[in-house]
Amino acid sequence: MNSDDAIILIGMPASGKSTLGRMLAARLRRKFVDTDTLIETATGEPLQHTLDREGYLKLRDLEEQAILAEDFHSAIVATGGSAVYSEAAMAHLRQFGPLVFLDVPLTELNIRLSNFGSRGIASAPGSGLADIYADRQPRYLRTADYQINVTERSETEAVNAILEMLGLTPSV
Ligand SMILES: Nc1ncnc2c1ncn2[C@@H]1O[C@H](COP(=O)(O)OP(=O)(O)O)[C@@H](O)[C@H]1O
Ligand SMILES: O=C(O)C1=C[C@@H](OP(=O)(O)O)[C@@H](O)[C@H](O)C1
Ligand SMILES: [Mg+2]
Repeated sequence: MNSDDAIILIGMPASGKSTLGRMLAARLRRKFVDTDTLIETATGEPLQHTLDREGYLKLRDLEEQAILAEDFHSAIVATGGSAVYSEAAMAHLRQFGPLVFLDVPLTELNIRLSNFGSRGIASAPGSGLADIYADRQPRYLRTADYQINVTERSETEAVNAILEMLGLTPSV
């Protein structure tokens, strides 16, 4: 990858896209963009409100529109977990840099998402975390340019591992 390429994180909710994305941006002294924030700026309300009132398909539409409208040049980007449902959004993001899939096993996601029932996830009502994981895992895998499992590591070690995988020096 080129030195000013964007880095785009994709993966399940609670896989660490926002946490590690923010840390990566600080380490690389790059702009950090969370596409969830882009949606909230566009709608003027928390994602959860939009989800409750308009439903998960509307949220996915808004997510696609927010991503397509943005220039991600040289940014570190945390996407929302459902962004992978838009091929157009994924193609748009890829113009700016590689898509990196944070691959976290379902057992760990179950622990991190202990608030799963009350947390807004853009999926059909009634679907459980295992259903969502089964539907999305193949999508993340076929969409990603890079895939990494950093579950066993601390957040700092995870950032180092991502930088190393991308050929960027961890000591930056
Ligand atoms: N190795 C790790 N990498 C990333 N996040 C981790 C790790 N271990 C624990 N966590 C925790 O998991 C959560 C990930 O949440 P978040 O960054 O919001 O994920 P996402 O944006 O993918 O939904 C955070 O609370 C973070 O502190
Ligand atoms: O996976 C999902 O369906 C969603 C994940 C959330 O973002 P994170 O992946 O950052 O948690 C947010 O976009 C929205 O609540 C829907
Ligand atoms: Mg996030």
